[in-house]
Amino acid sequence: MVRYAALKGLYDLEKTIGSGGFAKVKLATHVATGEKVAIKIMEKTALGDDLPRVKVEVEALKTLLHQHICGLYQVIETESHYFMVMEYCSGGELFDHIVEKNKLSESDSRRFFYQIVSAVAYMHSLGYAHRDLKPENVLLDKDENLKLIDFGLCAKPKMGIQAHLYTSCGSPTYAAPELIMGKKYLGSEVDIWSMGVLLYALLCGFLPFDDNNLENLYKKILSGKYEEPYWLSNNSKMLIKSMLQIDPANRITIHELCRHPWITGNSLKSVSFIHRTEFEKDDEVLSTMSAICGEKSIDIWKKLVQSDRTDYRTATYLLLLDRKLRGLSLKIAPTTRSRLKQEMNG
Ligand SMILES: Cn1cc(Br)cc1C(=O)Nc1[nH]nc2c1CN(C(=O)N[C@H](CN1CCCC1)c1ccccc1)C21CC1
Repeated sequence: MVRYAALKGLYDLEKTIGSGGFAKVKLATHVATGEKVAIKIMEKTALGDDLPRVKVEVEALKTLLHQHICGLYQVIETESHYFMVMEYCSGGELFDHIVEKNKLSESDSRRFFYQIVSAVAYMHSLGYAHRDLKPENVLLDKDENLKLIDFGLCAKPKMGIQAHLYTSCGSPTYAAPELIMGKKYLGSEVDIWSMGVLLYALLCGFLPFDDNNLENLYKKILSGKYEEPYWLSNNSKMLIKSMLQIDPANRITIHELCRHPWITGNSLKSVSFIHRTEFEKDDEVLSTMSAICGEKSIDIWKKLVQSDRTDYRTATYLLLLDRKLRGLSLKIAPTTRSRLKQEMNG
């Protein structure tokens, strides 16, 4: 087991749960609270010119606080590595869940898709586009609730979500026609297309456009033609059709999606999300922390609000808050008191 000095006493690393190009993700335990976390470990030399993606992802995750966006607790940077300490989703990838079930019923698909729409509508309302929405980037937590991950390609155009983007990115299979054509595009519109592909995958158990040969894949996407299996209801077909429109101007908007009867289940209540970008202050959690590090609760809160929200204090506060919201006791391992004190008063 490789020891990372930067994590010593703060996080106990366990098994590797994912490894991609320039990073790997390991399961770990936040020592002070005993809570499980997932740590994305990136070697700076391996990152190369992908280095800016780490900053993009960290800045986005510091702002985006939503129950269906995988939360960032802490960022640790050493001269050789970045460590992103994030929410652990023990249900694995939505992709594997669909494969396992072959396909999902319309009601199961609706439950999952509602959560994706809520997260994406929230992101768009804050000017962020994900640009890489795909089943591999949607994880399940232990209650089978969805969590969006991989914001390394997300965009927050300076001129707002309605500003055009040009970078061609993401995976072709889920990419909108205008994006693979290298045209200028709107992040909001390409996210709608990718969500259409996601909804299709949920309901059908396979992808609308798929081909091992990239040229053929492009042709299929640009044709906008896909199979409609017999089991799809007319409402499902119409919703998918409204999202997989080749011309982005004809595509349903996120606002229309939030009140679409297929999603709201004919209730007039449109998809909801809370515009949260600040932590909620919890006095019980603050007093638990103050008992450890001897600081007054109000001073801990002041430091939290003024911090860049990626330090151990923030991680401990958020993980204690998670525990409280799950009805667990707010205990802190006594062995870590001095380490916690050192980290928090540092
Ligand atoms: C697959 N799996 C099975 C179980 Br059980 C738990 C998991 C799991 O991955 N859980 C989990 N919780 N929190 C995370 C993860 C994975 N994970 C990830 O960020 N996973 C992504 C997965 N991407 C999908 C397409 C390309 C890479 C990743 C990024 C870089 C390197 C490796 C993996 C986080 C940290 C946010």
